[in-house]
Amino acid sequence: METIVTKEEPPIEWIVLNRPDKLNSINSIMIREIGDILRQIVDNDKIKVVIFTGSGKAFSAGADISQFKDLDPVKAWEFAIKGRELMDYIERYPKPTIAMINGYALGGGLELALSCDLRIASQIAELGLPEINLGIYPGFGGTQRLVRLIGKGRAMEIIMLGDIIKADYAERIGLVNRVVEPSSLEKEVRELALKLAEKPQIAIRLIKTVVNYGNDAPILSGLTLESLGWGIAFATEEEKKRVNEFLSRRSK
Ligand SMILES: CCCCC/C=C/C(=O)SCCNC(=O)CCNC(=O)[C@H](O)C(C)(C)COP(=O)(O)OP(=O)(O)OC[C@H]1O[C@@H](n2cnc3c(N)ncnc32)[C@H](O)[C@@H]1OP(=O)(O)O
Repeated sequence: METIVTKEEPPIEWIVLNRPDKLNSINSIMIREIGDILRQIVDNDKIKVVIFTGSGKAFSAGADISQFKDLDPVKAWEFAIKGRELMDYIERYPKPTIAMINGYALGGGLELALSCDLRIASQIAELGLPEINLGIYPGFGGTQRLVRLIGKGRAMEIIMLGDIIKADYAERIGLVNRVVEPSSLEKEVRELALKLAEKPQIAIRLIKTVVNYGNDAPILSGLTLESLGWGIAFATEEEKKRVNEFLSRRSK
Protein backbone atom coordinates (compact mmCIF):
# COMPACT_ATOMS: atom_id res chain seq x y z
CA MET A 1 0.00 0.00 0.00
CA GLU A 2 1.32 3.43 -0.98
CA THR A 3 -1.02 5.80 0.85
CA ILE A 4 -2.27 3.88 3.88
CA VAL A 5 -0.81 1.68 6.60
CA THR A 6 -2.94 -1.10 8.00
CA LYS A 7 -2.53 -2.99 11.24
CA GLU A 8 -4.45 -6.12 12.12
CA GLU A 9 -4.89 -6.24 15.89
CA PRO A 10 -7.88 -8.60 16.29
CA PRO A 11 -10.64 -7.76 16.90
CA ILE A 12 -9.53 -4.37 15.53
CA GLU A 13 -8.31 -3.40 12.06
CA TRP A 14 -6.47 -0.06 12.01
CA ILE A 15 -6.44 1.89 8.76
CA VAL A 16 -4.00 4.77 8.99
CA LEU A 17 -4.08 7.41 6.23
CA ASN A 18 -0.43 7.85 5.53
CA ARG A 19 0.57 10.87 3.47
CA PRO A 20 1.66 13.00 6.43
CA ASP A 21 3.68 15.45 4.30
CA LYS A 22 0.41 16.26 2.44
CA LEU A 23 -1.71 16.12 5.61
CA ASN A 24 -3.12 12.77 4.46
CA SER A 25 -5.04 14.39 1.64
CA ILE A 26 -7.10 11.87 -0.27
CA ASN A 27 -6.04 11.07 -3.83
CA SER A 28 -7.36 8.44 -6.25
CA ILE A 29 -4.80 5.90 -5.06
CA MET A 30 -5.89 6.30 -1.44
CA ILE A 31 -9.54 5.87 -2.43
CA ARG A 32 -8.64 2.61 -4.19
CA GLU A 33 -6.40 1.34 -1.39
CA ILE A 34 -8.95 1.96 1.37
CA GLY A 35 -11.59 0.14 -0.68
CA ASP A 36 -9.18 -2.75 -1.31
CA ILE A 37 -8.34 -3.31 2.35
CA LEU A 38 -12.00 -3.07 3.40
CA ARG A 39 -12.94 -5.69 0.80
CA GLN A 40 -10.03 -7.91 1.92
CA ILE A 41 -11.11 -7.99 5.57
CA VAL A 42 -14.88 -8.00 5.14
CA ASP A 43 -15.16 -11.78 5.58
CA ASN A 44 -12.48 -12.03 8.25
CA ASP A 45 -14.46 -12.93 11.38
CA LYS A 46 -11.50 -12.13 13.63
CA ILE A 47 -11.90 -8.46 12.71
CA LYS A 48 -14.97 -6.97 14.36
CA VAL A 49 -14.25 -3.21 14.31
CA VAL A 50 -12.42 -0.91 11.89
CA ILE A 51 -10.68 2.26 13.10
CA PHE A 52 -9.62 5.01 10.69
CA THR A 53 -7.00 7.55 11.71
CA GLY A 54 -4.22 9.63 10.21
CA SER A 55 -0.46 9.74 10.64
CA GLY A 56 1.18 12.98 11.76
CA LYS A 57 -0.82 16.09 12.61
CA ALA A 58 -3.89 15.43 10.47
CA PHE A 59 -6.68 12.92 10.20
CA SER A 60 -7.01 14.20 6.64
CA ALA A 61 -7.03 17.71 5.17
CA GLY A 62 -9.44 16.64 2.44
CA ALA A 63 -9.32 15.66 -1.19
CA ASP A 64 -5.91 16.18 -2.78
CA ILE A 65 -6.23 19.67 -4.26
CA SER A 66 -3.22 19.10 -6.51
CA GLN A 67 -5.35 16.64 -8.49
CA PHE A 68 -7.96 19.31 -9.18
CA LYS A 69 -5.93 21.21 -11.76
CA ASP A 70 -6.25 18.37 -14.29
CA LEU A 71 -9.97 17.88 -13.77
CA ASP A 72 -12.44 18.74 -16.49
CA PRO A 73 -16.11 18.55 -15.47
CA VAL A 74 -16.48 14.89 -16.45
CA LYS A 75 -13.28 13.85 -14.64
CA ALA A 76 -14.35 15.86 -11.58
CA TRP A 77 -17.70 14.11 -11.64
CA GLU A 78 -15.97 10.70 -11.90
CA PHE A 79 -13.55 11.53 -9.07
CA ALA A 80 -16.45 12.65 -6.88
CA ILE A 81 -18.35 9.42 -7.65
CA LYS A 82 -15.33 7.23 -6.80
CA GLY A 83 -14.87 9.02 -3.47
CA ARG A 84 -18.55 9.01 -2.67
CA GLU A 85 -18.91 5.33 -3.48
CA LEU A 86 -16.10 4.58 -1.02
CA MET A 87 -17.87 6.65 1.65
CA ASP A 88 -21.15 4.84 0.91
CA TYR A 89 -19.33 1.51 1.29
CA ILE A 90 -17.85 2.62 4.63
CA GLU A 91 -21.26 3.78 5.90
CA ARG A 92 -22.88 0.48 4.96
CA TYR A 93 -19.88 -1.68 5.92
CA PRO A 94 -21.06 -4.71 7.90
CA LYS A 95 -18.58 -4.09 10.74
CA PRO A 96 -18.71 -1.02 13.00
CA THR A 97 -16.34 1.80 12.07
CA ILE A 98 -14.76 4.53 14.18
CA ALA A 99 -12.99 7.69 13.01
CA MET A 100 -10.21 8.52 15.46
CA ILE A 101 -9.76 12.21 14.63
CA ASN A 102 -6.24 13.05 15.71
CA GLY A 103 -5.90 16.45 13.99
CA TYR A 104 -7.30 18.26 10.96
CA ALA A 105 -10.43 16.63 9.53
CA LEU A 106 -11.32 18.89 6.63
CA GLY A 107 -13.27 18.57 3.40
CA GLY A 108 -13.13 15.00 2.11
CA GLY A 109 -11.34 14.01 5.34
CA LEU A 110 -14.33 15.07 7.42
CA GLU A 111 -16.61 13.40 4.88
CA LEU A 112 -14.74 10.13 5.49
CA ALA A 113 -15.26 10.60 9.24
CA LEU A 114 -18.96 11.33 8.62
CA SER A 115 -19.28 7.95 6.90
CA CYS A 116 -18.08 6.16 10.03
CA ASP A 117 -20.47 5.05 12.76
CA LEU A 118 -18.67 6.94 15.53
CA ARG A 119 -16.26 9.90 15.65
CA ILE A 120 -13.90 10.41 18.58
CA ALA A 121 -11.76 13.55 18.39
CA SER A 122 -8.64 14.75 20.11
CA GLN A 123 -8.97 18.12 21.91
CA ILE A 124 -6.55 19.55 19.34
CA ALA A 125 -8.54 18.36 16.32
CA GLU A 126 -9.97 20.96 13.95
CA LEU A 127 -12.85 20.16 11.66
CA GLY A 128 -14.61 21.76 8.74
CA LEU A 129 -15.80 21.71 5.16
CA PRO A 130 -13.73 24.53 3.61
CA GLU A 131 -14.47 23.58 -0.02
CA ILE A 132 -16.49 26.78 -0.51
CA ASN A 133 -13.21 28.71 -0.26
CA LEU A 134 -12.08 26.87 -3.41
CA GLY A 135 -15.30 27.70 -5.23
CA ILE A 136 -16.70 24.18 -4.82
CA TYR A 137 -18.61 22.29 -2.14
CA PRO A 138 -18.37 18.88 -0.40
CA GLY A 139 -18.56 16.09 -2.96
CA PHE A 140 -17.94 12.91 -0.97
CA GLY A 141 -21.42 12.90 0.60
CA GLY A 142 -20.95 15.73 3.10
CA THR A 143 -23.92 17.82 1.96
CA GLN A 144 -26.23 14.92 2.76
CA ARG A 145 -24.58 13.24 5.76
CA LEU A 146 -23.84 16.41 7.72
CA VAL A 147 -27.45 17.61 7.44
CA ARG A 148 -28.71 14.25 8.68
CA LEU A 149 -26.21 14.19 11.55
CA ILE A 150 -26.47 17.73 12.98
CA GLY A 151 -29.52 19.28 11.28
CA LYS A 152 -29.89 21.63 8.34
CA GLY A 153 -29.24 24.99 10.06
CA ARG A 154 -25.89 24.07 11.55
CA ALA A 155 -24.86 22.07 8.48
CA MET A 156 -25.61 25.05 6.21
CA GLU A 157 -23.45 27.26 8.42
CA ILE A 158 -20.51 24.85 8.22
CA ILE A 159 -20.87 24.21 4.47
CA MET A 160 -21.59 27.79 3.37
CA LEU A 161 -19.03 29.58 5.58
CA GLY A 162 -16.31 26.94 5.32
CA ASP A 163 -14.90 27.91 8.73
CA ILE A 164 -12.68 25.53 10.65
CA ILE A 165 -14.23 24.64 14.01
CA LYS A 166 -12.66 23.36 17.22
CA ALA A 167 -13.28 19.88 18.60
CA ASP A 168 -15.21 21.13 21.66
CA TYR A 169 -17.73 22.95 19.48
CA ALA A 170 -17.95 19.90 17.21
CA GLU A 171 -18.90 17.83 20.26
CA ARG A 172 -21.51 20.38 21.39
CA ILE A 173 -23.32 20.23 18.04
CA GLY A 174 -23.13 16.43 17.80
CA LEU A 175 -20.61 16.32 14.97
CA VAL A 176 -18.32 14.15 17.09
CA ASN A 177 -19.39 11.72 19.78
CA ARG A 178 -16.66 12.53 22.24
CA VAL A 179 -13.56 14.69 22.67
CA VAL A 180 -10.59 13.37 24.63
CA GLU A 181 -7.09 14.49 25.55
CA PRO A 182 -4.54 13.88 22.80
CA SER A 183 -2.48 11.60 25.07
CA SER A 184 -5.43 9.30 25.79
CA LEU A 185 -7.04 9.33 22.33
CA GLU A 186 -5.68 5.99 21.16
CA LYS A 187 -6.37 4.26 24.49
CA GLU A 188 -9.97 5.51 24.65
CA VAL A 189 -10.70 4.61 21.04
CA ARG A 190 -9.19 1.15 21.49
CA GLU A 191 -11.36 0.61 24.61
CA LEU A 192 -14.44 1.74 22.72
CA ALA A 193 -13.61 -0.62 19.85
CA LEU A 194 -13.12 -3.55 22.24
CA LYS A 195 -16.46 -2.77 23.89
CA LEU A 196 -18.14 -2.77 20.48
CA ALA A 197 -16.41 -6.04 19.58
CA GLU A 198 -18.02 -7.68 22.63
CA LYS A 199 -21.53 -6.91 21.41
CA PRO A 200 -23.57 -9.46 19.42
CA GLN A 201 -22.21 -8.94 15.93
CA ILE A 202 -25.35 -9.87 13.97
CA ALA A 203 -27.42 -7.44 16.03
CA ILE A 204 -24.79 -4.73 15.39
CA ARG A 205 -25.02 -5.45 11.67
CA LEU A 206 -28.81 -5.31 11.81
CA ILE A 207 -28.63 -1.95 13.61
CA LYS A 208 -26.36 -0.56 10.89
CA THR A 209 -28.70 -1.78 8.16
CA VAL A 210 -31.89 -0.56 9.82
CA VAL A 211 -30.48 2.85 10.83
CA ASN A 212 -28.71 3.59 7.53
CA TYR A 213 -31.36 2.34 5.11
CA GLY A 214 -34.23 3.46 7.37
CA ASN A 215 -32.77 6.96 7.62
CA ASP A 216 -32.95 7.31 3.83
CA ALA A 217 -36.54 6.07 3.59
CA PRO A 218 -40.00 7.40 4.49
CA ILE A 219 -40.60 6.76 8.20
CA LEU A 220 -43.11 3.97 7.64
CA SER A 221 -40.58 2.08 5.51
CA GLY A 222 -37.90 2.63 8.15
CA LEU A 223 -40.21 1.37 10.88
CA THR A 224 -41.12 -1.67 8.77
CA LEU A 225 -37.41 -2.39 8.26
CA GLU A 226 -36.92 -2.11 12.02
CA SER A 227 -39.64 -4.71 12.68
CA LEU A 228 -38.21 -7.09 10.08
CA GLY A 229 -34.69 -6.80 11.48
CA TRP A 230 -36.06 -7.24 14.98
CA GLY A 231 -37.57 -10.54 13.92
CA ILE A 232 -34.30 -11.69 12.34
CA ALA A 233 -32.45 -11.02 15.63
CA PHE A 234 -34.55 -13.84 17.11
CA ALA A 235 -32.87 -16.30 14.73
CA THR A 236 -29.46 -15.70 16.34
CA GLU A 237 -27.68 -17.82 18.95
CA GLU A 238 -26.61 -14.66 20.76
CA GLU A 239 -30.21 -13.56 21.32
CA LYS A 240 -31.17 -16.97 22.73
CA LYS A 241 -28.10 -17.15 24.93
CA ARG A 242 -28.39 -13.62 26.30
CA VAL A 243 -32.14 -13.69 26.91
CA ASN A 244 -31.87 -17.12 28.62
CA GLU A 245 -29.00 -15.91 30.78
CA PHE A 246 -31.04 -12.90 31.87
CA LEU A 247 -34.16 -14.96 32.63
CA SER A 248 -32.28 -17.71 34.48
CA ARG A 249 -30.54 -15.10 36.68
CA ARG A 250 -33.94 -13.67 37.64
CA SER A 251 -35.55 -17.02 38.38
CA LYS A 252 -32.84 -17.91 40.97
C1 LIG B 1 -13.61 16.05 -6.89
C2 LIG B 1 -14.24 15.51 -5.65
C3 LIG B 1 -13.98 16.33 -4.44
C4 LIG B 1 -14.75 15.82 -3.31
C5 LIG B 1 -14.99 16.81 -2.25
C6 LIG B 1 -13.84 17.11 -1.41
C7 LIG B 1 -13.21 18.26 -1.58
C8 LIG B 1 -12.10 18.64 -0.72
O1 LIG B 1 -11.78 18.01 0.28
S1 LIG B 1 -11.27 20.04 -1.18
C9 LIG B 1 -10.03 20.22 0.07
C10 LIG B 1 -10.57 20.78 1.33
N1 LIG B 1 -9.50 21.03 2.23
C11 LIG B 1 -8.87 22.21 2.32
O2 LIG B 1 -9.20 23.16 1.65
C12 LIG B 1 -7.73 22.28 3.31
C13 LIG B 1 -6.45 22.63 2.61
N2 LIG B 1 -5.36 22.76 3.55
C14 LIG B 1 -5.16 23.82 4.33
O3 LIG B 1 -5.92 24.76 4.34
C15 LIG B 1 -3.94 23.83 5.20
O4 LIG B 1 -3.05 22.87 4.71
C16 LIG B 1 -4.23 23.51 6.69
C17 LIG B 1 -4.98 24.71 7.32
C18 LIG B 1 -5.06 22.25 6.85
C19 LIG B 1 -2.90 23.31 7.46
O5 LIG B 1 -2.05 24.39 7.25
P1 LIG B 1 -0.51 24.23 7.65
O6 LIG B 1 -0.37 23.62 8.98
O7 LIG B 1 0.11 25.57 7.40
O8 LIG B 1 0.07 23.17 6.63
P2 LIG B 1 0.38 23.37 5.06
O9 LIG B 1 -0.66 24.18 4.42
O10 LIG B 1 1.77 23.84 4.92
O11 LIG B 1 0.23 21.86 4.53
C20 LIG B 1 1.29 20.92 4.61
C21 LIG B 1 1.39 20.25 3.27
O12 LIG B 1 0.17 19.57 3.01
C22 LIG B 1 -0.36 19.99 1.75
N3 LIG B 1 -1.84 19.95 1.82
C23 LIG B 1 -2.62 20.33 2.82
N4 LIG B 1 -3.91 20.10 2.51
C24 LIG B 1 -3.91 19.57 1.27
C25 LIG B 1 -4.95 19.13 0.39
N5 LIG B 1 -6.24 19.14 0.73
N6 LIG B 1 -4.60 18.67 -0.82
C26 LIG B 1 -3.30 18.60 -1.19
N7 LIG B 1 -2.27 19.00 -0.40
C27 LIG B 1 -2.59 19.49 0.81
C28 LIG B 1 0.17 21.40 1.60
O13 LIG B 1 0.13 21.79 0.26
C29 LIG B 1 1.58 21.22 2.14
O14 LIG B 1 2.36 20.56 1.16
P3 LIG B 1 3.62 21.31 0.49
O15 LIG B 1 3.05 22.49 -0.21
O16 LIG B 1 4.22 20.30 -0.42
O17 LIG B 1 4.49 21.69 1.64
